[in-house]
Amino acid sequence: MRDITIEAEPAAAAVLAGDRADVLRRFADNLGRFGEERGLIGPLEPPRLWSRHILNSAIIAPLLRPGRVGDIGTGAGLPGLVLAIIRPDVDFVLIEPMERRVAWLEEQSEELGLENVTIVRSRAEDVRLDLPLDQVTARAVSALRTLLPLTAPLLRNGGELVLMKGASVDAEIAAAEKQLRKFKVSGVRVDVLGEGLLDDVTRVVRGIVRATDG
Ligand SMILES: C[S@@+](CC[C@H](N)C(=O)[O-])C[C@H]1O[C@@H](n2cnc3c(N)ncnc32)[C@H](O)[C@@H]1O
Repeated sequence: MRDITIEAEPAAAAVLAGDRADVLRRFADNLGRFGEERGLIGPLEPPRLWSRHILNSAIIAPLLRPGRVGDIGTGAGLPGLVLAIIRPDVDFVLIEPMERRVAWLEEQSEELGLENVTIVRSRAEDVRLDLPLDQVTARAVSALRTLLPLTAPLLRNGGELVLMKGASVDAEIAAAEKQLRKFKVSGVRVDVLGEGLLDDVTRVVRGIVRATDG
């Protein structure tokens, strides 16, 4: 078996994960060791696993409130499993269509003893949830204008979008003007998180979704 070099844990991990740092470390180690052979991450990712993926996901944890949070297209567990580890006070619904990714999420959730995670194998546009969500997260799933139809309908009236985006976030918002109106997203803003703590900041589009008659 080829040697895999996993990035050393940055000091910010303990700051962001607090008393859940041990569990987060176990997840990072599992993803670094098995992620490539399981087809979850590329070969370039283990040496930048913490800074580019784990902490980039963990930094949004303070934006979540106790309640039901859905993560769309969780893939290897980003950000959904990372957030579920750090925020045991929040219930997470991870929605992911690919069988092998779902198998990974189920295994990890079991191995790490997470009791606040439900995994649903589905595309977001086909999913039927018992209850609407209070907040929805997504990372690297699609451009905002195509992501809104996958995320906004899953929220309760007054629920919040918390969508992780790259440096082109302003252009994505401009291109999504029609969809933002259609799905009644108000108070759209971009939070830039991690300055002074992480090597790379994380940008998050936030907005509240109001039903027509709400
Ligand atoms: C590029 S990966 C990103 C995975 C993870 N969020 C991350 O940041 O590493 C995109 C993920 O979205 C999932 N996906 C694609 N279309 C989807 C849809 N319509 N509904 C839910 N998930 C979807 C894919 O199966 C894949 O796991």
